[in-house]
This record gives sequence, structure tokens and C-alpha cells, in this order.
Amino acid sequence: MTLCDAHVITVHPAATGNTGGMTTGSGAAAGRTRPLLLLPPLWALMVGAGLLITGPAATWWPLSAEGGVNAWFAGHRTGAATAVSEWLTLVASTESVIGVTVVCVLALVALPRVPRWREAVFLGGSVAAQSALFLLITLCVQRPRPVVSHLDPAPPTSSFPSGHVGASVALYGGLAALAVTRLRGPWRYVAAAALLVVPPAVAVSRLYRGMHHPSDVVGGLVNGACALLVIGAALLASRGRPAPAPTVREGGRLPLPRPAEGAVADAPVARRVVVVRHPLACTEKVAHQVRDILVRHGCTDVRWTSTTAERPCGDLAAYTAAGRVDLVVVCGGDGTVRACADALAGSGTALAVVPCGTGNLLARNLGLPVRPAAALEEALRGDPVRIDVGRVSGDGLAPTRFTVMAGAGFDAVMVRDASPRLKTSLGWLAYVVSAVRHLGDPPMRLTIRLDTGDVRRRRARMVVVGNVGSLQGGVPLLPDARPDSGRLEVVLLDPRGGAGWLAVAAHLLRGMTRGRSGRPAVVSTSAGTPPAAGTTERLRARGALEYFSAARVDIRFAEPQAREVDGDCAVEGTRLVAEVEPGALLVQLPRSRQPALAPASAPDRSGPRPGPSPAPAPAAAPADDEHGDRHDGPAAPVRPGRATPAAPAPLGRTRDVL
Ligand SMILES: Nc1ncnc2c1ncn2[C@@H]1O[C@H](COP(=O)(O)OP(=O)(O)OP(=O)(O)O)[C@@H](O)[C@H]1O
Repeated sequence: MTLCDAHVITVHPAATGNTGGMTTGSGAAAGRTRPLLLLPPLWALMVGAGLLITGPAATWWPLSAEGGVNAWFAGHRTGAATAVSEWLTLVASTESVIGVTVVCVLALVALPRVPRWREAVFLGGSVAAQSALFLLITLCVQRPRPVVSHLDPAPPTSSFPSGHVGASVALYGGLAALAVTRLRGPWRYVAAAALLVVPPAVAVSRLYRGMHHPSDVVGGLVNGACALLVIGAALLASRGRPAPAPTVREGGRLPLPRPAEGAVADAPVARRVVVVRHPLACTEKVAHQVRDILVRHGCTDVRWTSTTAERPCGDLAAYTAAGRVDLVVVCGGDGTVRACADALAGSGTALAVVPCGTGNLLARNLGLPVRPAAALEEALRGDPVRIDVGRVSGDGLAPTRFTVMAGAGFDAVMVRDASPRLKTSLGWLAYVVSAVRHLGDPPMRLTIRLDTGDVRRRRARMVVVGNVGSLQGGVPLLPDARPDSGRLEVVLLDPRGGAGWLAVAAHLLRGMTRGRSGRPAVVSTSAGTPPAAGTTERLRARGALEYFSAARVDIRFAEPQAREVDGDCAVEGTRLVAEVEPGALLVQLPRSRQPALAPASAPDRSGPRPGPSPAPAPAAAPADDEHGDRHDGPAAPVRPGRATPAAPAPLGRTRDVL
């Protein structure tokens, strides 16, 4: 089914998880792996060359002159040259090559905003393929080491081919290839040139140290280069230069290419689509992919709007006000998704997330692929699903909606103080760096009221109210949060000393490894008093984490505190009120993320449709809180993009560049 015949379903509570990596059709994958078939003939050729060198051709020129070359190097050894050659040998030693490869592979997966799985596999695969070829060749070819004094202990393997040289070609040549093809700017050529110097330098060092004949190092160069070319052809060749970026005109229709041959079979008729693009987060390449995917899915009426710091969902409100919009494709991070969700909640227009941000927590929690193109492709093949949104307000904080989490204290200062430069280079690790700086911040004094329950006094370093619960890496901050639960989950963090922080870390790590089984048991916190009706509360990690669940949460701080909404920082204030709008947002989700689908006739929990009519909200009886304020249940809904007149402050941009 495609968007054309979409119906409304509800998301299953377990529809969480995450995938990343490559999405390829089986035919394309088969074509791509074809170069790997070259490896056996390459091995045979190398073995043939080795047998020739050690057999009939051993006395032919230039092989007959190889002993002279080794003797010349041995006769010209100096202290400095020996030290340099020792260092070069170390750079290409088995331990170094394995260590550098592992670090680079991990960095390729963990550091970029979107994990570079293909590049990581290319690098690791090239080094592994080279090693395998080397070992298989030395099983068949036995060549003694040169007859000069050796500066290294001679390994038991054959002198032909050089393992050090082969490994250095695969590793440093592979890094050079990645630098040229995946980095930008002129300095990438400088980096590549520096990396490419390593293998020849290692080759000379092996001759100098008397460990190999010249033909051995040539064999090593050929071995490493062949492994690199074969694995590169299998993994990278099809992803060469991106096609020219589309001309995405603000508000304009896109020039429509003819549908590609691989167009989806059941492509719908023209659909009215608005693409909201954060121009700094969503690259031209991704925009181009989005355009092509939409075309393949038969979406011919596509309007693009760019966001700005002041208009975080661009002209979306104008488009939805002007007429029917079937789908809003959001190309940005959680901040852009939040702004669009705020405009679309209760409207019946579906939203598709193209994760282009640093955190992309909504996409991760909904189990969307983290690669932007794959996320859109899968979403368009799926169905619109209703999820809850939270609605947050406070002193100086205009009522607005969130899809992930809102909070105050530690997480808010972490978001506020994350360096824009580090976010660009390290991605979400920049938040970790910022968090470490605030580990010693003093706790907040606060009161919390759940639904119409009692006001509880607490101290905490952080309070987070979540619609979904996982942070980057699957850290289960709110293990019971479900985007369709009709409730919000709350956590108070109050670790006492280093032991408290360790207990929190251990608890979250256990939750990561155990997944859902790590959810906390329900316990009463107030000496035998059962949880109030409709709310639960739990203490975990030696009391450092306290969990609550409610449809409405009212938090007041003794002192003004930093606050954040879906990763955008808000002005400091003394109050944070959050309430759930059950099923208010339609999100296009892949079928694979919907283990159990409710029938198409599932009741629409979002209540009223767009416009000024009130959105649904949990029933809450009027009540006075301890400050004497009257709550008349959930507040009236926020009109998309509207701020309350009470001098609200807009959510702040936390970085200048992405
Ligand atoms: N053209 C622009 N120039 C500068 N800032 C912008 C622009 N467009 C949007 N913004 C700001 O970017 C923020 C949203 O960025 P983004 O979508 O990447 O969210 P994020 O919160 O950083 O998410 P993530 O953590 O997933 O990266 C909003 O604060 C918005 O005001």
C-alpha cells in the first residue's frame, strides 16, 4: 500500500527500535558484490607469481639483482634512518593496523550524524581481505628472507609477499580513498597525499631492515591495492559522486524528472506534498534524494519550503491554510520535526520524518532508519500512524508541542551549552562533552503535581517529561514511554555523589542491554501509600532516578531553571507544565515498525480536526494547587505557530551552524 490508499492505524507499543545502514535491493546488491569474485583469481595470480619468483625465474634479471639491493641497504644503515624505519614498521605492524582499523571503523559508525556503514565496511573489509589473501598466498609460496642481517625478528611466514606493505596499502590507501571521496574542501587532497606516502615509505623501510626482497614489497603493494580496489568496487563504486542537486525553489514546484525505471509499482496518483527543509541540516544531496523518492512514489505536486531560525517550519502553516495537504515531509532534526508537529497536530495531515539532525530522537524512537533516504523510502511504503504529542507551557514559555521530551535542569543546560562547532564535527557526542561540564551543578528544589494528585516536594538535578523514552545509543531514559500510550512519562534525576552517578549509569546500561526487560518495577515511594489513581511512581538506581506517569504534569522550581523542548533551549523559568494530546499527530511509519496494526476503522483519538476547535486532552477536574492557581483541566489547544500573548519567549536556537 502507498500513501494513496492509506488508512489510519495505531502504532503498537513495541514499535520501537532502530536500524541503520544500507538498504539495497537484492538485484543491486548482487551486482555490487560481483567484484568480490575477482578475489580467487587474484590469489591464483599472486601464487603463480610467487612460485615463478622462487622457481624458474629466480635467476632472471631483475630478480637476480635483488640480493644486491638488500646488501646496499644493509651497508648504508645509520642511526637516524634505522629509527625512522623502525617507526614505519611499527605503523604497519599487525597490532597497529588492527588498532587503527578498529578505531576508524568505530569512528565512521559513531561520529557522523548518519553512521557511515558502507565506508566502515569498506575499510575493515579491505584490511581483512588483504590479510586473507596474504595468508593464503604464504601457504603456497615459501620464500626465505634476504641473506643480510635482519633488524626485526623474522616471522615464520614466507618473505613473499610483504605483509606490512600489503596491510599499509589497504589501511592507509583506504583512508586516503575515503578522504578524497567523502570529505570536502581542498585539504582532503593534502590528507590523502599524506596517507598515500605511508605504503611506499613502509616498503622502503622493509628493504632497509633486511626483511624483504624488492619483489616481496612489490607483491605486497599489488596484494593491498587489489584488495582495496575489489572491496571498493563492491561497496563504494555505486555511490560515487552525487547527481547534481535539484533546484529547490522556495515555494515552487520541483522540476519533475521522468519516473525512473525502478518506480514503485503501485505508485499513487499525484499527491499534494509539502517538504519542509532545514537548509543547514538537510544537504543538497539529501534534498535531491527526497525529490527523486517522492517522484518514484508518484507524488507530483510537491512544494518546498525552507526553515529559518525565526520560522522553524518555514511556510508550512501558509500551505496548510491554503488548501489540503496530504503529506508533510520534514527534512531536519528534532527541532524542525517539533515545529512541524506543532503546526500539524490534530490536522489529519501525515508527517514523514527525514532524519537530518544531530539527535533525530523521534526517528530513532519510532524505529525509522537513520539514513535520510531510507527513512523516507520506508515511510512512504508504510502507513500513517497516530502518535501522541506533548504540550508544554510555562512562565515566559509560549505553549507549544513536543514529540520527544521536554525538561529542565541538567539536560537543558547540556543542550544550551553544547558547542556548535563540536556538534558539527562530533555530532551528538558534543552533548556528552557538554554534559560532563555540568555533572557538578547543584540540584534544583521543585514541586511536582501529577494530574490532580498531591503536590510532591523533591530535589533533582534534572526533570524530563517524555513522549518517547530512548536517547542516543538506545539509552532508556524513560523505559516505559510509548508514543501511543496516551500518557507522558516523567523522570527525576537526583544522584548523590559519584556513587549515585555510577548507579544511574549502571541502571541505564543495564536497561540498554536488557531492552524492555529492564523496565523498572512499580513500587510505592511514599511508605506504603499506593500510587494515586492514574499515576505510577518508581524509584530506581538507589533512589537516584524516580519515575512517574501522568497525562498532565505541573512542575514548579524554587529558582528559575534552564528549560528545553525537544532539544531547543527555552528561556529560564520557574514553571513547566506538560500535558499529553493523545494520538494528535499522524506520522508515516514503515510497516516493518508496526508489529501489530489496529484495523483501519480504529477510533480516531485525536479528536477534533484542524482549526480553532479544541484538540483532545485528558480529563482533569478543576483543582487548586498549593500556589492557589486554578487548573481547569487541559488548556485550550495551541493554534499552530501561535504564541500566547503573555510575553512568551520563542524557543532558542542552540547552534548557528550544523
Ligand atoms: N535556516 C536556518 N538557519 C539557522 N537556524 C535555523 C534555520 N532553520 C531552522 N533553524 C533553527 O534550527 C533549529 C532546529 O534544528 P534541527 O531541526 O536540526 O533540530 P535540533 O533540535 O538541532 O535536532 P537534532 O538534535 O535532531 O539535530 C530550530 O531552533 C530552528 O530555529
